[in-house]
Order: sequence, then structure tokens, then C-alpha cells
Amino acid sequence: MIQVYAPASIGNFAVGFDALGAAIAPIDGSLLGDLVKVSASTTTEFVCSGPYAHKLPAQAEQNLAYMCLQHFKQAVAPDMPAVRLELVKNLPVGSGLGSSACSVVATIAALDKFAGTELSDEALIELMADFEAKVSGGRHYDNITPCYLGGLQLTAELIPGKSLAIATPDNWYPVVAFPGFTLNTAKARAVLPKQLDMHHSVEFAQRLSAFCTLMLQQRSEEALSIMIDTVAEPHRAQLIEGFSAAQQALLQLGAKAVSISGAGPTLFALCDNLASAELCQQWLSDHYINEQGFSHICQLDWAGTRELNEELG
Ligand SMILES: Nc1ncnc2c1ncn2[C@@H]1O[C@H](COP(=O)(O)OP(=O)(O)O)[C@@H](O)[C@H]1O
Ligand SMILES: N[C@@H](CCOP(=O)(O)O)C(=O)O
Repeated sequence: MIQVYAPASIGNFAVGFDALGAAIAPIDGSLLGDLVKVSASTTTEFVCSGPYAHKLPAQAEQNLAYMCLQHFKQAVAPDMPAVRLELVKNLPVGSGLGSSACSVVATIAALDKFAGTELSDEALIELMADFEAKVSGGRHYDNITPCYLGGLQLTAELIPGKSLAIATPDNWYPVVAFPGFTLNTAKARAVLPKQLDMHHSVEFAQRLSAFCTLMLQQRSEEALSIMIDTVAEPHRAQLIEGFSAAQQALLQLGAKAVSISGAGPTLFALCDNLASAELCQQWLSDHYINEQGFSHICQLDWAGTRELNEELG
């Protein structure tokens, strides 16, 4: 049996709409991501389990993991024997934690390992992006590549290899809070303007290029000081009840940057020390999340998608 884990991710990372994303891992060691198990079987079998399985469509044909399996068998590895594929759905759907990307990445990576197809990273990433695009209302790589490769990734179609890793300091603690209600990514993309005017386009390019350059020069404090989303957040904030108040409060508590994770409604507060992260998490537990919500103090997950040997889920 092959068992593959893929981590949650923060799309956009405030300054890189559709172009920057970070994989995350809770510091308490818990797994925040989907798991896919593939084993040989006499007939094709698909099982969806885990805490959020009931939030997915009942028909296998509408589940991204099953769609990936069908495509993989037909177009990538026609000689692969029948398999039993189980998706353990640990991430809430429509959360802004890269949930659909997580299922797609875990499934394709697991099938590639099981079938021994050994596709290149770039070919796998393209395949993964094709499936993520089916549900998210646009083709973007900012969940796919961090989830697959790990860490902080600057990522786009035009980038050689599709992604460039940006090293981050060890003292970065992103605190993520899923408030407990969902927001569909396609819906949150539909509220964005169709065009950016010259001023905003130039400012976006300046901010993202300055952020990346500062990070490469290990000037992370200055990078944090310009970590503001002027592209998507102004249009999406009103879709997320409590976001603006939380942003103000968390910045006062010491977070260095606060923005929407992906299309929301998860919020992330990036802290540069554990004490601030703990204060932010407490505030979020008290004021931002409902009974269905959760929060985690994380670090960046530089391992990305990986095979797990211990039986889980
Ligand atoms: N395995 C899967 N994981 C997540 N979403 C899936 C999966 N299979 C199908 N879907 C559908 O894809 C859509 C994903 O919603 P979206 O808002 O893009 O989620 P997220 O932002 O959390 O990735 C939902 O309509 C969901 O029912
Ligand atoms: N760049 C995308 C990211 C969507 O992330 P998700 O976790 O909400 O799927 C966007 O902002 O639309």
C-alpha cells in the first residue's frame, strides 16, 4: 500500500495573488492536510473517509480524487492494474486552505508512486493544475506547488519549472484560523475586478518583486513590512464576517502581517515569534472561530507532499 500525505497551503500569501503560496504544518505535530491510500485490488474501488468526507459530493464522479484516478488510468498509466483508492478528507472544503489542491496533489502523487510512472515534477504539477482548475474558477498554481514541493513558492505558468522556492526564516509562525463557515473559491474569484488599472498593476509588480528580492537578501523584516494584499483582499474582505476587525486586532497584538488565506474565509496572521503567535491564536479562538472552526499555530512545511510509512487515518 502507498500512503501519501499532502499539506494545507496559504494561497496568495498577501502579496502574490495567484503567484505565491506557502505549505504549512501545525507546530503541535498534527497533520493538517489530506491523505491518499492506494493499494492493489481486483476491481477499481474508491472510498472517501475522514472528518470532511460528508462535505463532498456523494457521487464519486464529482470527487476530484476519483476524477484524477480515472484520468490517470486512461491517459497516464493505461497498464496500471485496478486499485482501491481511499481519500481521507481532513481539510474543510471551501476553507481557503487549498483543500481541493490538497486532494488532487495527494492523489496524483500517490498514483505516480504506485504505478511507477516517474513523471517529472513539472509534468505532475501541470496535471495537478488541470484538475484544480476544474473547480476553482481559474488556473492558478499557488496552492498546487507549495502543497507538492513544500515551503514558500513563487509560481506561475511562465516560471521555468513552474515554481521557484523562496527560503524563509525559522522564526516565522503563520497562525491560521478557519472560522467554521465556508466560502467557495469560484464565488470569491467572481467578486474580483476583471482588470487592474495601470497604477494597481505597477504597484502589484513592485510589491511582489520587492518582497521576493528582500527575502532573497534575507531582509525578512522589511519583506514583512510590505506584506499587504491590495489586489484581492479589498474585494473579498466584506465576504468574510469579522475579517477586518480581526486584522486590526491581530496587528495590534504583534502579528507582522494579516491577510486572507487563499480565497478565504481562513485568515492567517504571520508572526515572527512564538509569544505573539500564541496571543494571536487566543484572540482568534475567542473572537473569530465558531464551533465548526479551528486554529493552528504553524510553521512552513518544507517537506511538502510525502509518503507516510505509519498507517494513519
Ligand atoms: N476531493 C475534493 N476536495 C475538495 N473539494 C472537492 C473535492 N472533490 C470535489 N470537490 C469540489 O470542489 C469544490 C472545491 O471548493 P473550493 O471552494 O475550491 O475549495 P478550496 O478553496 O477549499 O479548495 C467544491 O465544490 C467541492 O465539492
Ligand atoms: N489564488 C487563489 C487561491 C485560492 O485558494 P483556496 O485555498 O481558497 O482554494 C485565489 O485567491 O483565488
